[in-house]
Amino acid sequence: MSKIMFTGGGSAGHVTVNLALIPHFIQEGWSVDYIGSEAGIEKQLIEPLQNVRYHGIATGKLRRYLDWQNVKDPFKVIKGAFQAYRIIKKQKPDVLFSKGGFVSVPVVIGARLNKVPVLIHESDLTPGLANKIAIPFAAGVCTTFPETKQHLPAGKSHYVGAVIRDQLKAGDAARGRKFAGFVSTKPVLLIMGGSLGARKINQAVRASLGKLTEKFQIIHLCGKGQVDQSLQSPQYKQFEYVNEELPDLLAMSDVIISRAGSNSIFEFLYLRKPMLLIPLTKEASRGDQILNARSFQSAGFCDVLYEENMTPETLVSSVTDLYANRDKYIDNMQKNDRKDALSQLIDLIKNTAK
Ligand SMILES: CC(=O)N[C@H]1[C@@H](OP(=O)(O)OP(=O)(O)OC[C@H]2O[C@@H](n3ccc(=O)[nH]c3=O)[C@H](O)[C@@H]2O)O[C@H](CO)[C@@H](O)[C@@H]1O
Repeated sequence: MSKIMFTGGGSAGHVTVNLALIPHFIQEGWSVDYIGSEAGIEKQLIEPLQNVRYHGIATGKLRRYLDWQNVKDPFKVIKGAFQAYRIIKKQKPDVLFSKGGFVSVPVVIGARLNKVPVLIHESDLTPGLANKIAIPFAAGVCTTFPETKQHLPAGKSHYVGAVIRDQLKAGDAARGRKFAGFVSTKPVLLIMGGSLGARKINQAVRASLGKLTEKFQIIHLCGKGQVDQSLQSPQYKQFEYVNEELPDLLAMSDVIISRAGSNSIFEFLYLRKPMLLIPLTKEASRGDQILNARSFQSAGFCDVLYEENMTPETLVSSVTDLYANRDKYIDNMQKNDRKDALSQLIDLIKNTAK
């Protein structure tokens, strides 16, 4: 029996591609293992899956800011590397597929030391820190954006496009409205601050709630611990994170306000949803979301509001314009082919397996 191991985590953006791939490998009779952290979102999303063995390891975070955890983390990373090495040695997979995120670094190195071939996936336009460290140990890197090639070693990059989970293609607007208790006569605005939520966006949305709910019924995916019960109303429904309901909620949405994480924006593109993107700033990240957003803006798929320009007023005026011009964005998105990245990616993984 062929064996595949997956890794990736820290935020859902480093897990959802794996979620799209796993059912296909199970269906084809592969044995599936996953190495993630002991308490991260990947554990929550992967451990309940049938026919997947989840292995939790110690992890540290590669932070860009000063934090006392930075002193403790190198020890956790070393512990995690030993754990990953031992799990891989025992399970002997034919291939490791890594979606990145800090948990993946010791797993990729552990695979290489055990002579297991590694294929990496990079969702963003430029490689993240974890993938940058991992790339020398990998046989190949699959990319979502064609532009990523110029940031990768020659001969290692494979442009496959965005991977969209099958469930997202099967959303039903009427089911979404029933779940949210919304009417079909007023437009729906969905707000997603990435998989972890975005405090700044949450604040601006809540400060302009009166204006926004005059025009829209709102679904706000606001992140763990960030629901404000005092504001919950028939026009404003908040959720920390939604899983199986997301396809229906997206299907009923007319326009979207979102961070510019790669997986999310390609999902909205696939579903032809006009989007106002508020990328994570350069201060809070390496600036990858700014590049993602600019690439989408130049293709005419979105409007961009930079966080430094975001006020309750600019938020309302930008989303009002977005809604008024929605047909223009939908037209541009219609011209974009829905490339079948999933089957190409599955073939690449099989070819990488020894
Ligand atoms: C803060 C941070 O480090 N963000 C990064 C992280 O974002 P983040 O984890 O937010 O990643 P993405 O926006 O790429 O993907 C989020 C995924 O979570 C799903 N989802 C989200 C909310 C919800 O309620 N339910 C749900 O299923 C979305 O459909 C999507 O598939 O990884 C992305 C991909 O490498 C990067 O571009 C981001 O810069």
